[in-house]
Amino acid sequence: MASIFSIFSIFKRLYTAYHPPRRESNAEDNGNVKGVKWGILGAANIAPAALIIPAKAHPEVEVYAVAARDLNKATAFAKKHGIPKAYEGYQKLLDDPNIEVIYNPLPNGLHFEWTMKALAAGKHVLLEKPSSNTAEETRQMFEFAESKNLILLEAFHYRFHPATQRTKEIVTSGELGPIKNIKASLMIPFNWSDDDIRYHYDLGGGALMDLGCYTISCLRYLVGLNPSEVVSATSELHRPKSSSHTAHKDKVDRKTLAVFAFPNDVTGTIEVDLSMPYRFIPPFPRVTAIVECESGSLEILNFVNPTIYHSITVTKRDGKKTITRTEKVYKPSDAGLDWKGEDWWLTYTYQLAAFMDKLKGRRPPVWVEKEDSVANMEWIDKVYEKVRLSIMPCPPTSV
Ligand SMILES: NC(=O)C1=CN([C@@H]2O[C@H](COP(=O)(O)OP(=O)(O)OC[C@H]3O[C@@H](n4cnc5c(N)ncnc54)[C@H](OP(=O)(O)O)[C@@H]3O)[C@@H](O)[C@H]2O)C=CC1
Ligand SMILES: O=C1OC[C@@H](O)[C@H](O)[C@H]1O
Repeated sequence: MASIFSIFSIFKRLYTAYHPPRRESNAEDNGNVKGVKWGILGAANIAPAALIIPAKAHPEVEVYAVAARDLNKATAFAKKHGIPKAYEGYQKLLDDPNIEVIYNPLPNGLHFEWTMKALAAGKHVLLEKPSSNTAEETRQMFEFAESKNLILLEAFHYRFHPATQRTKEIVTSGELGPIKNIKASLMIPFNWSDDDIRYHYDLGGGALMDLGCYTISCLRYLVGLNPSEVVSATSELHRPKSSSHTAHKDKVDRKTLAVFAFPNDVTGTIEVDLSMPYRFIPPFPRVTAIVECESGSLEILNFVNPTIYHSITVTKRDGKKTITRTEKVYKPSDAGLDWKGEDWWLTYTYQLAAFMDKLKGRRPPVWVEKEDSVANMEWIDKVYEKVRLSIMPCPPTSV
């Protein structure tokens, strides 16, 4: 009975997450909320979940325009999602003076070029992860944003969810003692096509870029420090299914395993796989962070998308006794946090709320700082150096 109830509550939560109640409109808007105008670069697959749906519930956000390389694609996307304007070509959208904020979900290899162009056009930017191809590019983007007094945020949405905050709180509270070992896994059995951006070297593909950025971010966040060294790193390369894709053969990693040393004798491991191999039945995705401490351990299941489902299992050793408890934090009040939020809020809903807080001069409860984004790319670079895949290519830096 309990499990039927929990399956029902998962469905209800997910249904509401993707069909959120409309924001309140006010009289002067005539029923149409007129908020800060956002523009989307590319009719990207992730845009509905990461921005368009959360925006429906945010009283200060209007998704106003989308640009695609092809006008028909932009128009169809705009129509499907109720977006008033469609542009052919990204620069036209950046030239629209009505737009204040840009969402950049382009392939990783284009993040730098188009974020720099968006900033040059005076727009704030919500930028998909990983922020660019290299730490150097990331540093340049943030310095440029600072010089223009514009907001730039790398979209590490998982950080904004209260389950992530509760996990961090348990780890830092001291209840389990100092951290000894941490492992973050993000392994998915997806059958991406050979054409997917994730397998294009020139577009900044690879498992470490796509998934490793989350796991490295998670390790650094929970340890609260940057690693001191990449101890070892190995990758399995993507083998295209079709012989017409030889251009991408042996260029990007499908899977990477890396071990880091952190200060204070802490070790950290990441394992990422874009396409876990299987014969007939796909394996269950592995999306966990496990923290082993001196007097116990914590495991968060599904640290990336906790709204869907998650559990935080805490095991405490006390002499010969072992006590285990499981926590679930679907809304801020479950963790005693005095924030806005509902159990159906996606990680992206919290992220958008934080972005708008920053834009409106309020204090967001969580933020991903420049130094954090730069350091994350630094450690991605270092893992690639260790596995001897050259780091991702840099597009031209001039704008
Ligand atoms: N936060 C999250 O949970 C997630 C984040 N992401 C991140 O978002 C970004 C986009 O991912 P996703 O939505 O899956 O990507 P898509 O495959 O949907 O590609 C995004 C857009 O890239 C544009 N594009 C521009 N140049 C090229 C090119 N040469 N080849 C292919 N596409 C091109 C396309 O725009 P056009 O419409 O103009 O053709 C396309 O709409 C990545 O950085 C990824 O890491 C991805 C998934 C989840
Ligand atoms: O959240 C995610 O899950 C699947 C990935 O391939 C994607 O890019 C990532 O952001």
